[in-house]
Amino acid sequence: MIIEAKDVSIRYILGDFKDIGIKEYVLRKIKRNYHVREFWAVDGVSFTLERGDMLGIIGSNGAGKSTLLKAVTGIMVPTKGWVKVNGSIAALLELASGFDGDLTVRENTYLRGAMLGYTRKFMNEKYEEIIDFSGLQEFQDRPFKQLSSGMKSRLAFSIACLVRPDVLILDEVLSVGDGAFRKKSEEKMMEIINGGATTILVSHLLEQVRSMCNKALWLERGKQIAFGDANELCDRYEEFLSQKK
Ligand SMILES: Nc1ncnc2c1ncn2[C@@H]1O[C@H](COP(=O)(O)OP(=O)(O)OP(=O)(O)O)[C@@H](O)[C@H]1O
Repeated sequence: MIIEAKDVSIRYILGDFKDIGIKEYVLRKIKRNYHVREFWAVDGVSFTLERGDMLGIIGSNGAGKSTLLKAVTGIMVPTKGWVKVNGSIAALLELASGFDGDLTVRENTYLRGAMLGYTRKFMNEKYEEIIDFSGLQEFQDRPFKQLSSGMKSRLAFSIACLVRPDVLILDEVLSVGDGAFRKKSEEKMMEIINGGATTILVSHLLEQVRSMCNKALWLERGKQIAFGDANELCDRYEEFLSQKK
């Protein structure tokens, strides 16, 4: 088993001093008017993935998809439950995060490589391939902040894919690039999956989930509606959407 998630629940605390600011917090404390509210963004989600599985996470806006991914990647510790990941993991969540706008594209590529745990020697071997795939050859020595947001995501995708992780996690990234890059990146992902990696993808494009994923996880308001065969769940989700209209 590559990934096992058991009863994962994640709670956000709303209205604490991080939300309202320290001044408002002190004022409300003095007036005895300070209350926090808890909100379960993910509530009791369980699934398992084997080598080579490709999971599509589907569900309405705010269902908890991105929050769940944060628990899988270890960015957040679940409030309840647990996630076990056996292998190296590369995540593309907030695409531009982890890059330094003032460093060049080349420097950022090495930086991201180091963050993923790869040596400089390994990155030297991979660098040309990464830049070629991203199509950013002309921008190599320009500051990262000069890239368009589509170009930034192309770079992030190229780095994550070409360093060959055991687990690849993608949050809506495939919908960011333009048509040509999307096709190329879908092909690259299929290659990675066929090479045995386990992939998780969050997508609002059901056709993408159908064509690429073998399994799906459907969430609504933090709760798990179902986990199972991708085609079957996409059918059910489509039916749900048509009834909602
Ligand atoms: N840092 C936070 N503090 C409080 N609430 C949050 C925080 N981040 C997300 N939420 C809430 O948690 C819920 C789940 O958010 P999440 O981003 O995981 O949903 P999603 O399924 O990825 O949505 P979308 O499809 O719109 O991207 C939402 O109601 C959101 O408002």
